[in-house]
Amino acid sequence: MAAPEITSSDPDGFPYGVWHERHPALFERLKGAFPFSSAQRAALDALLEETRHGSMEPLPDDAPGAALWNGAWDRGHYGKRWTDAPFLWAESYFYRRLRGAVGYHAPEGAWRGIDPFGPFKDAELAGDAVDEQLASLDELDRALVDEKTDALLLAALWGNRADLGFLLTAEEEGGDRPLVADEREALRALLRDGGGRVSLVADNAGRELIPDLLLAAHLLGAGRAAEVRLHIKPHPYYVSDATTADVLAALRRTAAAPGAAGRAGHLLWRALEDGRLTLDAHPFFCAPLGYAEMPDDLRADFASSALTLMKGDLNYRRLVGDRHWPATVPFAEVTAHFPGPVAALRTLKSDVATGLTASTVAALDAADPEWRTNGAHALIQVRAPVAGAPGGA
Ligand SMILES: O=P(O)(O)OC[C@H]1O[C@](O)(CO)[C@@H](O)[C@@H]1O
Repeated sequence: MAAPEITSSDPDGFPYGVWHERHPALFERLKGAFPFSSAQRAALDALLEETRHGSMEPLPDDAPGAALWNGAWDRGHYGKRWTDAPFLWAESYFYRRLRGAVGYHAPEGAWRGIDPFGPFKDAELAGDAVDEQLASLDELDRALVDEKTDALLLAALWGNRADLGFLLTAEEEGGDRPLVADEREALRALLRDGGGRVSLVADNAGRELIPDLLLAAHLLGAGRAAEVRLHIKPHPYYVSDATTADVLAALRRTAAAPGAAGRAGHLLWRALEDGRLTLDAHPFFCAPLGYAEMPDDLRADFASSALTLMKGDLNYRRLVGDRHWPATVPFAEVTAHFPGPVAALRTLKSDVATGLTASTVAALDAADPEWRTNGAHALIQVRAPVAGAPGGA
């Protein structure tokens, strides 16, 4: 039986802090980053006030996206207090409303399509940390393919710690710890089969996307994937989530780098031109729902991939269901709905945990009471359906 959905109503819980600490901090940063008009600032203030003291108001029926938000994605939460609705639904809707408040979705006007998180993403992409990431690829030039795969999987995994929304109120934890679940061997084995398409469901831009792109270049260059499909967000979302514009900016930055990173950037550039690398920004990537509820066209897309790599915390929550699972519930069980082999690469930044051993949970509880949410821990989990079994080929 499914565990209860996570809401934000517990004042001592992690999600409550997202509404009451992280979002106000975000709005302050937004107002510092843009010379917003009084109307834009008033719309932001009204949204913050609504999330803290009011109830969730629906989009007007003629607003962009209303057909989805008030139709296929509506789960009867309008009219509830924001913190009483499922955390996943409410926070996703919060980002739609935030974009609306600053004019991003206006049918016309000067602010239409301006990414409200652009200044933060630009600053990160321009930073020294990205130079270091790009330069470190030279160290792997002579590594064996499996060693390089391993190193790039870990770089892509720990890159997920660089999440600008999370870092608004949290310190970045230094040092890579042992993974709380490490199914890298199973993942490498799936990649060794090569030949097919790998779907990479990206998460954050900048310091997460750069290692994701280097991984994609390696998979293509080493024949571990015949094609890579990079799934990104159709709109700015959860502060630093990658959009097409972010992919292009990261690709330009990579291609302009010296050494191995520059070569990887050029490989990806050509791969985009000849179709071995494709971009997808399906509307469902900004939906407030789990992947169990994805529409048929996206399901068919994933079903035709040899492997899907799910990056980050939010994709994990959407993959396993944003619920109070016992942390030992099998990962294969909660991802049985997914139409093909799937691997999660995630640093832990929310209450959800699945697929851990009882001894791991006991050790984490004893050593680090905040282990679920502080971003210090990470996992790689894999589900490869057995041919002939439900969900298998
Ligand atoms: O960028 P990620 O790894 O998906 O993390 C998203 C973050 O936002 C949250 O949804 C809370 O806002 C957490 O799940 C997580 O800290």
